Formats: sequence, structure tokens, C-alpha cells
Amino acid sequence: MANYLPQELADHLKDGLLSFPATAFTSDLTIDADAYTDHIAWQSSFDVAGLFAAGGTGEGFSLTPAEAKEVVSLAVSTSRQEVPVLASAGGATAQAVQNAIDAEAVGAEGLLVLPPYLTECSQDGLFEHVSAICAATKIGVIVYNRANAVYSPETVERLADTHENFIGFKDAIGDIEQLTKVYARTGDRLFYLGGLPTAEVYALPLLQLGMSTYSSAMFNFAPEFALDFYSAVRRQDRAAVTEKLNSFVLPYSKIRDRVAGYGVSIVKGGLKVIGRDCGPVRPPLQNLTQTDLRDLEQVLAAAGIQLDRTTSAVA
Ligand SMILES: O=C([O-])C(=O)C[C@H](O)[C@@H](O)C(=O)[O-]
Repeated sequence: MANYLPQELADHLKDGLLSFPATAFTSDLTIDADAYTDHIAWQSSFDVAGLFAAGGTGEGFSLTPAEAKEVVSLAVSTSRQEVPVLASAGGATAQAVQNAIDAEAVGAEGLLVLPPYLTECSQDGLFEHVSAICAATKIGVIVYNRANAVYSPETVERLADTHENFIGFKDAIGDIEQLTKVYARTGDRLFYLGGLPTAEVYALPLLQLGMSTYSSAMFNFAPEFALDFYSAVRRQDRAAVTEKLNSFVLPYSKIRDRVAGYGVSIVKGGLKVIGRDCGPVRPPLQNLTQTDLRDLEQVLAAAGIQLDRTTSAVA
């Protein structure tokens, strides 16, 4: 049974940083439950508002429904009591509905709806897809505005009017006009989170568009840095944000941009560099090359994120 009513969950999540933990795999690409639970215990030991298990950075798109259920269940049983775990719902409507049912059954407090695979989507089609998921569960539901699932302000409002457990809007499109219009229509009825790749890059300007929080992929391997960054954003301390962008976030993003899909792979690279290896990524993603790993190690060291390390974790 969920501990948070949907609106309570939204109130809790909107004023804290959100973690999207990597899913640990063994070298043969099966789920590594020990490494994953270690990672969840470590992630939830920080002052983070919520853990989104099997999300984008958690390679939810590469998990079978049974694996997604297992991963969410491991996260729920391991996360510190005060840190709610959310799951994701993806693929075909029937599969996303099953993800929702499974997530609620294993104790997740909320759900992130990933874009449906492959096909183009009309607004009525998106409304029906999300409605089926909202109707299948009592826990809070957040939509992910990304790829083929671009929700018009009217659809967002319609979902908010129809489903009490529809609580949030996550964005990875970055269309200022769309975001302004969504917020103008639904305002405080929802909470808003940034979800563009390396969300820190956009965090300060998006705060003005109502996005009081974001999914921090780098929180996986640099939690203190990510929390300091979030605090600077919420204080609207532009000088501190700019200093952190220059010292770490932008050099890091340059490595991320070398290969498509590195937005997730670089997180596993970062975990390897800091000595908390969560294993390889699954195809279609590619692991960082040794050169990229070494460059990442240097960027982390130059930013002072690796102050204790004296020997390289990269072979
Ligand atoms: O589903 C996810 O993992 C994401 O939202 C993507 C990342 O967390 C993104 O916001 C980032 O790279 O910081």
C-alpha cells in the first residue's frame, strides 16, 4: 500500500532533487541484484526527494515487464523509508497498464509514463493511453513529454481534469512556448520537472517556467555535487550555477555528446570511475570507450569530485 496520496506525493517531490538510479547489470547483462540494492541504499542515503526506478537512466526501455517489476521491488525494499520509489510505465498501452499494476503491487508510490514505442501519436491517442494507465492504479502518475509523446496544453489539462491521480509533467523537449502554455493552463494543479539530457544544463532557466525540480542523472555518481547544484538553482544563485556549469557540467556534457545514447552510458561510466561499478549498459546503448572513461575521470578530478581517489579506477 502506498504511503502517499497522489497529491501528497506531488507536494513531496516538487521541492527536492529527483534521482533516476542506473539499473545494475552483470557482465552477461542480467540484473545484478546485489550491485543494484547497494546502489539504491547509497542513493537514498542522501537528501533526495524520490527515486525513479527503471526510468530512462535506469534503462527501463531495455527491461522486460517482469524485470521492471523486479527492479522496482528491489528499489522499494532497499530505499530509505523517507525516500519514495516511483516506477515507469512504457510500451504498448496493455504493457504500460501491467507496469502500473505491478508497480503498485510491489509498493511503488508513483509512476512515470514513458513515450509509447515507434508510432506517431495523436492527442486523443495520448489521452487514451495515459487514461488507461491512470485508471489502472491509485498511485500518482506523471507523463514524460518526450520523443513521440508531446502533450498539448489542452491534453495536459484534460488529463488533469479527468484523473485525480495525474500529478505531474516531465519535459525533455524544451519548447519554451509549450511549457509556458502548459503551466498557464494547469498551474499548481500539477508539479513540473525538467528531464532534458543532463537536466542541470537547463535547470535555472526552466525554474522560471514552473519547473521546480528535475531528474538528475549525474546524481548517480556525484550526489553531493548534484545536491549543491540544485540548491544553487533554487536560491537562484546564478554565479554559483555558472561556476558549477563551467567546472563540471559542461565539460561532462561534451563527453556525453560523443556518441548517441551516451546520456545513459556516461552515468554507468561515472559509477565505474568512482568505484561503484553497476556494470555495462544493454544494447542498443554502447559502453564508454576507455578513452572516454579516462577523460571522464579527468573531468571529475578537475572538478574536485574525486578528491579521495589516489589510483585510477579505469584500466
Ligand atoms: O528518465 C530519465 O532517466 C531522465 O529523465 C533522463 C535524465 O535523468 C536527464 O534528466 C539527465 O540526463 O539529467
